Amino acid sequence: MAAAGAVIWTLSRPNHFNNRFCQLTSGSSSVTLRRSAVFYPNGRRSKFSVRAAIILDDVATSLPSLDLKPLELDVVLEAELREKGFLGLRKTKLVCTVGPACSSLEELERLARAGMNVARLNMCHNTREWHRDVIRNIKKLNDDYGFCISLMMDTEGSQTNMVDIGGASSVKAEDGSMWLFTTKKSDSPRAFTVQANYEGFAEGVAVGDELVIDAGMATFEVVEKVGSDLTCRCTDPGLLLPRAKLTFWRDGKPVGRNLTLPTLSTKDWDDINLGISEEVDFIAVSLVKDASDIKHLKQYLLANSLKPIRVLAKIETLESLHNLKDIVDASDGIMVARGDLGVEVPLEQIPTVQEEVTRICRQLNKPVIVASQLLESMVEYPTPTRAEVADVSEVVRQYADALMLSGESAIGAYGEKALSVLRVASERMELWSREENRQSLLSQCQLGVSLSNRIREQICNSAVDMANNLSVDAIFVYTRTGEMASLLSCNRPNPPIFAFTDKNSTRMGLNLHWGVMPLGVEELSDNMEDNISKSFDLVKCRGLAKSGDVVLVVSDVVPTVANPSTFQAILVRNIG
Ligand SMILES: Nc1ncnc2c1ncn2[C@@H]1O[C@H](COP(=O)(O)OP(=O)(O)OP(=O)(O)O)[C@@H](O)[C@H]1O
Ligand SMILES: CC(=O)C(=O)O
Ligand SMILES: [K+]
Ligand SMILES: [Mg+2]
Repeated sequence: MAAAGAVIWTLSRPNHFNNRFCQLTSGSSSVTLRRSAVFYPNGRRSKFSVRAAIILDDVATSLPSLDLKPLELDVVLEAELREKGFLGLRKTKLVCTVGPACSSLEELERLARAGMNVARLNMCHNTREWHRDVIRNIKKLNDDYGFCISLMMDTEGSQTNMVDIGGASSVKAEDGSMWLFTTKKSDSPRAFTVQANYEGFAEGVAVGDELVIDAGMATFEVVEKVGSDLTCRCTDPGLLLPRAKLTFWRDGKPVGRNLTLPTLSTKDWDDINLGISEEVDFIAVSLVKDASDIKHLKQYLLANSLKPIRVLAKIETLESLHNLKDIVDASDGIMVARGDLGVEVPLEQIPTVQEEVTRICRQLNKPVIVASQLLESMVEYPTPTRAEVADVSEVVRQYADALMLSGESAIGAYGEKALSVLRVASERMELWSREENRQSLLSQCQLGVSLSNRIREQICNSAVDMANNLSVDAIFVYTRTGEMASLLSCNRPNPPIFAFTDKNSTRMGLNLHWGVMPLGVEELSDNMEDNISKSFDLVKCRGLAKSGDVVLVVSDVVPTVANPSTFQAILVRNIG
């Protein structure tokens, strides 16, 4: 029993409900609450935490309508909102690679609380069962605690790398030393021998070519070729690490190879089937060459997955740079995978490629993740270098949608700390950008071709101008596909975008978009006023808005004969 104000509400869980539901009753009134989606005071939801929340938040007296359906809002976001207010919310999204250092339920929970928005599974490592367990752990955390962590599967792809260096974890290659690179397996460790993963790794390679390990960790010259065995002399000493990448160069250019390898291997398709059955939210395709790679997978998913899964293209090959616009156009988002990119293009070109890809993605309204070595030193050390913080801040200044941790979270000892560095650095740079009014320099989206698409785009462009000029506290948008929310995000507005949706796949997909705070509601109405009053009631009764907060509301609900009261519009309302 919980008392709040003059009204007494009784909490119960009727027998005919499963344990995800409970009921509040007062006299003849009753309201049903879905436990996984409703109130929490401090972490884990339970019958008792629901009761505590009712007392603490004085929710019962303010429950405005008894048919109110629950609101699914990330608990971490909710806590941040209470602490910092609408304008204090971080806009740049954070992706963490899950590896042995963070795969347990407890470790994943710590990352969730530290602000992880998306968990990445790199299928280059571990077994399918291992990945399946991680996926289920994350879904369990979402269910039990109310986090909103999306899942991204990252394919292995076909690439030439080392699989064995005589059983060691790393080996030093000395200047002038002679090494054998072979595909032949050996049962016993062999000195000065490196096993490559791919039968055709030496195809097209000639004596005199340069063999570069991991973008310059060490360099060799090919001195003899017998079948697919290469004898090489070390010309630039360095470290050989497990799974290091092998590339061959001639006259300062990469030797045209790998072309016979499919972007998605048989193993990748098996992994993708796991992603479908375990219902991941994104599949990131490694080593994409052209748009057909993406179109093929999208068709496959359309035919084989009940749930919409978004496809991201990883930009990390030379060829993908030649087909950049088509690839961005075909995909649902992009990752600038600077690790492999640095193997294929000279390192000094990476900053301009990153800037260009980020710009094109915003122009074409696709979310973009900047990945790899953002805080590399934190794999080993508890603080980042100044240069790393400057790099992270530059990505945020470029208005990328998301930042990604790789080894820092997967194998590092300071994953949670690294995540907090990303968080703090993002917030700082976002604040500076707002104060400098930098978003006014961005060009607006002009993608629409049909009249209805152009109208939606114009509504979003104008809405963001208005929201910034009027200094509203938040933008509310009601969206089934997420399209309107992404069009708003594309303009990088000052206030956060609260995207109310009744589609879970839309909610999880919007998680990657800059400044979008996705909220799940039971059902969106075709009637705009209904959506407005319900969403205002929901945020008020959760204590998330204070009176005087001003919200700009955007709708793309098109009026129909059946529903003449619906409209396309921008409204500004006082929430209190
Ligand atoms: N699931 C995992 N199990 C073991 N190690 C992992 C796992 N995920 C990542 N790692 C380790 O983290 C480090 C960096 O992460 P990752 O493998 O994702 O590199 P990457 O270059 O970003 O990925 P990609 O292979 O897609 O180019 C690697 O050294 C790898 O050993
Ligand atoms: C992330 C990734 O695949 C890379 O940087 O190569
Ligand atoms: K990968
Ligand atoms: Mg890569």
